Amino acid sequence: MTTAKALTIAGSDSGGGAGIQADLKTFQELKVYGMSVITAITAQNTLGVDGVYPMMLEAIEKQLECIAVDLQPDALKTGMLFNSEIIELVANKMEQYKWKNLVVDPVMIAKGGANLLQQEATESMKRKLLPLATVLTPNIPEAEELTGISIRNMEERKEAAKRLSAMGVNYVIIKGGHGDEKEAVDLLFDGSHFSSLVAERIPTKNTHGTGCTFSAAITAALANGYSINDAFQLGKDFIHQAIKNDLHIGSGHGPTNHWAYQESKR
Ligand SMILES: Nc1ncnc2c1ncn2[C@@H]1O[C@H](COP(=O)(O)OP(=O)(O)O)[C@@H](O)[C@H]1O
Ligand SMILES: Cc1ncc(COP(=O)(O)O)c(N)n1
Repeated sequence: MTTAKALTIAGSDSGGGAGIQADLKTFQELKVYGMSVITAITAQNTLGVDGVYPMMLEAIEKQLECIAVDLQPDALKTGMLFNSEIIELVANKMEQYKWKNLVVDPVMIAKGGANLLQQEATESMKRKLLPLATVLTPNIPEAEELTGISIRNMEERKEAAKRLSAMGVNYVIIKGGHGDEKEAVDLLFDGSHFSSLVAERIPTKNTHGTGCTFSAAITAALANGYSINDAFQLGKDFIHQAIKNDLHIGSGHGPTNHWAYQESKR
């Protein structure tokens, strides 16, 4: 039996709901061996981010090298990359190691408002990382920032997806958590066709780490050899169960429930 391996390159969330912690929990639930390269340590909980400590470039490079010489990932994702130096290092290493199946979650601002990507790093993300991405999973504000379009309706969401696709991404998924529709609608663009997945919008404030968890489930699915459509469906089902069965942990924006998807199958 071969075991699929997935890598997350992201920031640590001391509160356990987002970042590296959400990614590894998701990989584990989906029976994928999880590995991590930590780009930054954040001191945060459900109330917000209290400190951001980027790692030295050398430490990030060493983590990547250790994985490359011994543990070839079947798929990988990026989350919080924080600055343009880290983005460029990760992109250069991706090219050097010829890693396939890259999911880029362009994490910019935490739900509580803290900056997880420096403003001037958006250009490096567009220029260096997006051309390497198999899947890009922006939320609506991130899609606006990357394209410069303001997104008020589905037509503008489609236009943003086309522009992101033109930056070299194979599949763009614009997530609808921040949309104003009654349902949570996620839009997939494959370079020529649009499709969407729609789920009931759950009334909850416990959505800390939803984007991380969704993109990690897609990464795990790609590591297991799923098609993009099946990976999209799994990501949507996984996050839906995780939000619906939230754990009521902490007094702010609580985390999702990473074991709910597997429990729903029993
Ligand atoms: N209240 C909700 N009910 C159901 N699904 C949601 C809800 N909020 C977010 N989602 C889903 O969670 C995933 C992450 O969405 P989003 O909140 O847009 O991303 P981010 O966490 O990056 O801001 C998407 O699949 C989205 O549709
Ligand atoms: C280390 C880290 N990475 C990412 C997020 C984004 O979280 P969300 O998915 O709630 O926007 C976060 N709050 N912290």
